[in-house]
Amino acid sequence: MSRGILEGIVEKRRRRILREGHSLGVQIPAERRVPLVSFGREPCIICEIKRASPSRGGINPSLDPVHQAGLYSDAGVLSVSVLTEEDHFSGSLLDLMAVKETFPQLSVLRKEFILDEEDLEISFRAGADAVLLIASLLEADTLAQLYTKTYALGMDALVEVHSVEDVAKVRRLRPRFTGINSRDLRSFRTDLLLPLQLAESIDWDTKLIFESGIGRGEDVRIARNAGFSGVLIGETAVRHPERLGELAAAAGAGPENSVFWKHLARRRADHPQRPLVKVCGITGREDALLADSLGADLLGFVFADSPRRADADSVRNLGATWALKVGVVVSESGPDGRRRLPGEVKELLDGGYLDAVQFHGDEEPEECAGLAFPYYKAVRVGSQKDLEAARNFWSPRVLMDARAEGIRGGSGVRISSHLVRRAAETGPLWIAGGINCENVVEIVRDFNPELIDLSSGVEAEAGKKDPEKLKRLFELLDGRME
Ligand SMILES: O=C(O)c1ccccc1NCC(=O)[C@H](O)[C@H](O)COP(=O)(O)O
Repeated sequence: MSRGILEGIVEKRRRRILREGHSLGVQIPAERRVPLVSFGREPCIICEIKRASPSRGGINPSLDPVHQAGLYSDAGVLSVSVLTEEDHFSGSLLDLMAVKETFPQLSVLRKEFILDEEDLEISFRAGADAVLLIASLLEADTLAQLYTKTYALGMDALVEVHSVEDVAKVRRLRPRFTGINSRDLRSFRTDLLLPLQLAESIDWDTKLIFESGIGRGEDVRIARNAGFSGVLIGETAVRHPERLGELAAAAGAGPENSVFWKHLARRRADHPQRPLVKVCGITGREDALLADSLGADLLGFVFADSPRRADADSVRNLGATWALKVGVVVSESGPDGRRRLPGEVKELLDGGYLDAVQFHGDEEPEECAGLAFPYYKAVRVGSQKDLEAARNFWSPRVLMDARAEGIRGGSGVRISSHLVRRAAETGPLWIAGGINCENVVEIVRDFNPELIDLSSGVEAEAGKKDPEKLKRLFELLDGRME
């Protein structure tokens, strides 16, 4: 791509501004109505919202910016970049406003070919918390003037460089945030090593942001190990939301305990008329996707001795689901007395393919306390003593499963009603054990559980769900069937 193309983008933008004004035909509030949130909080992963780009053409022409920002927010992302250029990126200031108004707690970067102070005023009033200033597009004095104005308005500036000439131009500003773009804006070629190399010539105290070309967790780790405080992820974030967990984990952004619990709390508020549903013992993709599409809130994958044992690859290849994914483990004690997660479960958790762990073995409260990943304990209940033991766990919820001799879980056995009633007295009830389409309505009516967990009760055979039973279950719960 020749030098003329970048200038062409800018030229088109200037003409649009002449025609439509700096607001680009969008109704911008006279006063900013959303809070200013500081940009680039660490660990910093900035995910982008863009429908198209000159180098890639259409990426996702029908992308809904608010839905996309919701996916980012759920993955623990704190900063979002919104493309507002229309002619080449199919963006709009409306996208930025919708995202910031729906998620005021996010820090929103306006990604645009900013040219003058009016652009900054509009960005601020529309709700941007930060703007991109591209060094190669601006004369040194203009860049300095815009940098000062950005901070005078209260926003942050991400000053982008791509060459040693750009670095020389911005050095006197000593920007707080310096973005090094691995993509050459004139040829649109990316070179992942260029930011690492250029970072060596940056001799002021700044937060370095690695921009463009990030595809997988490995790339994020390379950038972090090379001293970058953050990464800006564009096309990959839009095309592969299923990788967000992996990318965020590599940036050190997740999975945070609170993300799992926050998500569950949101699901509970989404359908207050029925309990949360965990469909457990899933071994195949078809069963997972059906349960997800029917409205399951949690999908359970058993990584323990069981006829329903899951395999790590199928969990890894499952892709994005609305339901959260839980690895069910019977953990073992290591030589230091600490509990060990099975290696494959640890990897799935670190990669963002699992959202939480269900401890289903003989774990003690002290062994689980303070773990760096989201978990809850399942307690096998056969007596009042078991109920008392359950109270000692610190996880926000404890799952009550039936105690069946010689079987860890998936027994099809129910907890006696008097114990369930006792358990329900002490707080929100998570209940498992022998729940099926024949008894679910009565269980929900009698005990008002917050979560029900089913495995063998919706199976055709051990490890294979029965689609009809699954469908019937959700019809019963939604009150569409007697
Ligand atoms: O389901 C299993 O085979 C299993 C094996 C080892 C540890 C835990 C297991 N399942 C845990 C669950 O969360 C089940 O959903 C729960 O025990 C209820 O099962 P079911 O009585 O079949 O509904």
